[in-house]
Order: sequence, then structure tokens, then C-alpha cells
Amino acid sequence: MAPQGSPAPLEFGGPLGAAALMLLLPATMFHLLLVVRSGPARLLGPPPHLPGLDALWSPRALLLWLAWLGLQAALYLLPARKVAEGQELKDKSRLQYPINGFQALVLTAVLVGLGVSVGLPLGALPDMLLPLAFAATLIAFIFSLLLYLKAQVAPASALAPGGNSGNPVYDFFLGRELNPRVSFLDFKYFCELRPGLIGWVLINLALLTQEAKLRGSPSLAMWLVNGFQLLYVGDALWYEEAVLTTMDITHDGFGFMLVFGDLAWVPFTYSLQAQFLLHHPQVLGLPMASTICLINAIGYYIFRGANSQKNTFRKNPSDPRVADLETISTATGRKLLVSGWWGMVRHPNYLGDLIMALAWSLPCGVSHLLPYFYLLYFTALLVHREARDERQCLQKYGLAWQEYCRRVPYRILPYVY
Ligand SMILES: NC(=O)C1=CN([C@@H]2O[C@H](COP(=O)(O)OP(=O)(O)OC[C@H]3O[C@@H](n4cnc5c(N)ncnc54)[C@H](OP(=O)(O)O)[C@@H]3O)[C@@H](O)[C@H]2O)C=CC1
Ligand SMILES: CC(C)CCC[C@@H](C)[C@H]1CC=C2C3=C(CC[C@@]21C)[C@@]1(C)CC[C@H](O)C[C@@H]1CC3
Repeated sequence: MAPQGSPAPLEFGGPLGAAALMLLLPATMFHLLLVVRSGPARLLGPPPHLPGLDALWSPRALLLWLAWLGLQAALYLLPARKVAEGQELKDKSRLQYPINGFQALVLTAVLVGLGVSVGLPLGALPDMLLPLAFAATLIAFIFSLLLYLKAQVAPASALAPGGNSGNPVYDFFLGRELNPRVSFLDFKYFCELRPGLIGWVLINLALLTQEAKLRGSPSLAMWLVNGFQLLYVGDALWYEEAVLTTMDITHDGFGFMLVFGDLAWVPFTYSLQAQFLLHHPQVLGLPMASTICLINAIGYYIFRGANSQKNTFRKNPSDPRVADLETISTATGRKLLVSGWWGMVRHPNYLGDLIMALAWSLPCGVSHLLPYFYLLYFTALLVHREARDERQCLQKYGLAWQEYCRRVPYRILPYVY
């Protein structure tokens, strides 16, 4: 299907950038998985050894990851407490999405609990991370290829604004179809929240279990990392409906970037701090632990406050919780908040998220840079994402957006950026 209308500007450095990222992202993930278990655990040093194919390839790991995807897909298809409508599409239709992500998290916890009580060796998972990550990467490449082929027969109205440049490498990376689905199973929405996010907290739990086995009990640092990240994932699934308005769902196609990000990058690199703690135990005193909890609480307060304020406002601007906030009118009929959290900086939710990212690394001490990888990567991701969002908002809201930028000059960090 030929791309329609004026071509969207190329992002991520065009085809060359896309090709480089397709190599760099898996390479970085494997580098992290290898160095985290090495003695020096140097983020920038070479890995202790290069694994042979026998260390990477395991049919058992592939089957396990496929079974995991199958289980999460089955939980997705269970009756939901609510069915939400997505944003209006090019053809004026709206897709329907089940809101049962939190239910999937709870049911997974129950199933894992039952499994462990009858001898499921959860503690064996940390030793399988390398072959599991390899299986997830293979699945990501094959799945992205199938999605690319599926898009060849999709109607033009189903294609994403980006990801249809005509260059196969670029389009494979960004994704051609906006909302690929088979019947009620929406692949992008499913992958964004379920297998990766729930897989991440399950890997964390396995690392905690293994630490308890090795050292008698989990360390305070491991409890904090598990608790903070469980709160983050639980929150994402509780407020699942909010993901329907993110640029990933409304703007980006579903290609290698998101498929790999959701299925491999999130579970295997976002669990880096817990992996680090298993191999490099840290002693954490109560005063430091309390300070870190306070930092996480402040981050969460800003993150949740900002996200909820915008979501409430977008759902119903006359809701008493947001009705008093100052706004700017736009030509589209929608308004922009210019006081409250969104009057402080233009992306207060990113600020809260970054503060939490800091709190997740601090339990790992300050002797290594490696556990701070997430904070560094996430800062780069959010700065880039903020710039992409601003471009899209300028296109959508024109002068009103310029006025908003004038009234709220800082993007993420007040008086700094
Ligand atoms: N852990 C991770 O890896 C990641 C986490 N995140 C988190 O996910 C959450 C969602 O982030 P993201 O999808 O990037 O986008 P946002 O939730 O920040 O949404 C941006 C959109 O909000 C609307 N908006 C912007 N300014 C205003 C305003 N002043 N008043 C009203 N509406 C406004 C615009 O859409 P419109 O006007 O059309 O409503 C804009 O496109 C964030 O908390 C982020 O930190 C994001 C990426 C990765
Ligand atoms: C591998 C690449 C560098 C980029 C991959 C990006 C993805 C990992 C992220 C893109 C947007 C995401 C969002 C979330 C998780 C990470 C990805 C998939 C959340 C679900 C995290 C929890 C928040 O509450 C909502 C987020 C929405 C966006």
C-alpha cells in the first residue's frame, strides 16, 4: 500500500539511524545482562566474555517465553470490568479495548503463587535471563516481520502517520500499521502493558527469591527495588485506560522499536537494579532507606498527580477537581491546562518519573555506574520523547501551543530545562 498525503518527516536518524538502533538496542541489552553478573560490573567496560550460541539459545527458554505470551494473551481475552473506546481514527471509527490489565496482574500473581506452592522453581529464572532475552529478541524480530507483512494488505486508513516512508528498514523499525489486531486482540495495546511490564516484576520477584535462597533473606535494598517497581507497574495497569491517549497508541506504528521495547527491553533491562543487587549485595541503613522511600514518594506524587490531572481534564473539563484551573483555548476546541501541575513545566509527569528512576537506583549504592543505566537511558528517552510530543502539539495546536510555551517556558525541570 503506497503512503498517502505529504510524507511525515523521518525520525530517529532515518533509515541509517533505524538500522543502527536495531543492532545497538539488542547489543546494549546483552551487554548489560553480561556485565551485571561480572565482578567489576562496569557499565562502560567490555563484557567479561562473549557468550557462545549454547549460552544464548535454549528451546526451553523459547517455549517458556511463548507460554508466557500465551498466558498473558489468555488473561487479556478474559471478561473485562470495562471496555474502553480509543481515540477517533482517520476513518472516524473508534476501536474497543478491554480494561483488565490489573486483573491480569493479580491473576498472574495467584497463578505464580500456586505454582511456587507446588514446586515451580522461580529461583531458577535468574540463571535463564540470557537465553530468555535471546528468545524474546528472536520473537521480536519475527513478530515485527509478520506485522510488516500484515501491513502490506492493510487499508491506507489503518496506516500510522510515520513508518510509511517507503524505505523497508525504516518502516520495519517504526511500524507501518497503527493498530494491528486480530479480532479483539490488539497487539500493540496488549504488548505495551502486559507481557513486558508483568514479566519485569516477575523477574524482580525471582531475583528476590534467589537472593533469599543464597543469603537467608532478601536485603532491604532488594525489597525497596521490588516494592518501588511493583508500585510503578501496578499503577500503569490500574490506570491502563490512560495508555490509549499516549503517542505510542495514537501516533506510532507497531514495528520493531515498540515490539522489541515491550517484549525484550522492558523486562530484561528495567530489572537491572534487582539483577545488580543479586550479584553485588548492598548494605542499606534505615535512615538512607527512609530517604530513598521519601524520594520515590515525591516522584510518584508528582507523576500520578500530573497524569491524573491531565486525564481528568481531558475526560471532563468541568470536573470539580480541575474546573478551577486556568486554561488556554485552541482552534481545535480542546483546551490546554496552564496552571496546576501543567503550569509548572510542560511535562511534569516526566519529572516525577525521573525522580522515581533515581530512587530505584539509589538502593544499589554509589560504587557503580551500572545501576544508574536506567536513569541515564530514561533521561535520554524522555528528552527525545518530549521533543517529539512538542512537535506534534505545535502541529495540532499552532499559536495556542506557542502561547503555552511562552507562559510555561520550562519543559521538564523548572528553571533548568
Ligand atoms: N517507563 C517508561 O519507559 C516510560 C514511561 N512513560 C510515562 O508514561 C506517561 C505518559 O507519557 P506520554 O505518553 O509521553 O505523554 P503525556 O502523558 O505527557 O501526554 C502528552 C500529551 O498531553 C497533552 N497535553 C500536553 N500538555 C497539555 C496541557 N498543558 N494541558 C492538557 N493536555 C496537555 C497533549 O495531548 P492532547 O492535547 O492530544 O491530549 C500531549 O500530546 C508519563 O508519565 C511518562 O513519564 C513514557 C514513556 C516511557
Ligand atoms: C527500546 C527503545 C529505546 C524504546 C522502547 C520504548 C518502550 C520501552 C517504551 C515506549 C513507551 C512506553 C511506555 C511505558 C513502558 C515503556 C514503553 C513501552 C509505560 C507503559 C510505563 C508505565 C507508565 O505508567 C505508562 C507508560 C506508557 C509508555
